[in-house]
Amino acid sequence: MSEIHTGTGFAPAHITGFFEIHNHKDLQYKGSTGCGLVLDQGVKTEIRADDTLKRTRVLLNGSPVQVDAINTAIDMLTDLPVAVNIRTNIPLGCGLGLSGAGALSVAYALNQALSLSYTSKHLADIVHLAEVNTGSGLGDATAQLYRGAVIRTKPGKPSKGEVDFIPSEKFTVYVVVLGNVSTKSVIENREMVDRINSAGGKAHSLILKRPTIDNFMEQSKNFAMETGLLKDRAKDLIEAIELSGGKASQAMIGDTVFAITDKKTKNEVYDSMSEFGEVLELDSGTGCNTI
Ligand SMILES: Nc1ncnc2c1ncn2[C@@H]1O[C@H](COP(=O)(O)OP(=O)(O)O)[C@@H](O)[C@H]1O
Ligand SMILES: CC(C)(COP(=O)(O)O)[C@@H](O)C(=O)O
Repeated sequence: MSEIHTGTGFAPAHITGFFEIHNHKDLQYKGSTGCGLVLDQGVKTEIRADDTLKRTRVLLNGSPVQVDAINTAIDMLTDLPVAVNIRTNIPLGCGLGLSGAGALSVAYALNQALSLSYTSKHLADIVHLAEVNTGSGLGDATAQLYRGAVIRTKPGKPSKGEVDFIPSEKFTVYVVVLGNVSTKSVIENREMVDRINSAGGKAHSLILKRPTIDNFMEQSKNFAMETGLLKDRAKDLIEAIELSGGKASQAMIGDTVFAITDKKTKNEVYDSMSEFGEVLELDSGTGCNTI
């Protein structure tokens, strides 16, 4: 008789502000260094592993999707076909780390469903390998083990890499999505990799000299401009936010703008953003040293 295994998992969204690519022929050492914001919001996932299913299928908010990192992570964890049901209000393919969050939430759910007895870091190691292998991410799974402003100081899968944090209180992150960008198409483009690494290396050393959220926003914006990843409409939106008193940059790698603001200019920043699209109000996540 077949046995049905069910489980649930959650993983947070992650907005990379800037990063540097570290290639390595051994994929466990391949990855990125850089800095990003891990949010309170993310994806909630239910899974059913069941050998009566014909094949693994993944639904995102009720619609079928093909996310290679998710299927690869499943194959690394089980031979059983899996029915995956992901719910989120955060879009896929827009620089908010959804492929990593999707795969990580599935890994947590499978760990529960099949009593695999793995730690979170081990599951994130598997997701990192799946992401690096499929080209949809280089560092999201590492960051997504934590909350708040995470600096990835050493590349590689989570158990090989190292992280540090920008000390900060929890704050609101405003996001407008303008369009999709395929991460794979950018990180497999040689010319882009050179520009990313030159701008990313500079931003990384500057954030370690002054690890503040304001400096993170400044270094992220410099990175977006220097790499040439910033499109015209995103640039216009960032300018509009700055004119309203906020700070903004581009979520990597997506055609998406994220912003922070203080209480005084909140309404003006929100209004200027809503002229460009729906504004998502998200939370920076409580880091290890926040209240
Ligand atoms: N509708 C869709 N929009 C964007 N990506 C999609 C979609 N359906 C499937 N995918 C897959 O999801 C993955 C998205 O990865 P990526 O571009 O890194 O996005 P994110 O920034 O959300 O992590 C890719 O493997 C892509 O092929
Ligand atoms: C920036 C990126 C390489 C991709 O991020 P996303 O487009 O959100 O999948 C990320 O994985 C990182 O290493 O920081």
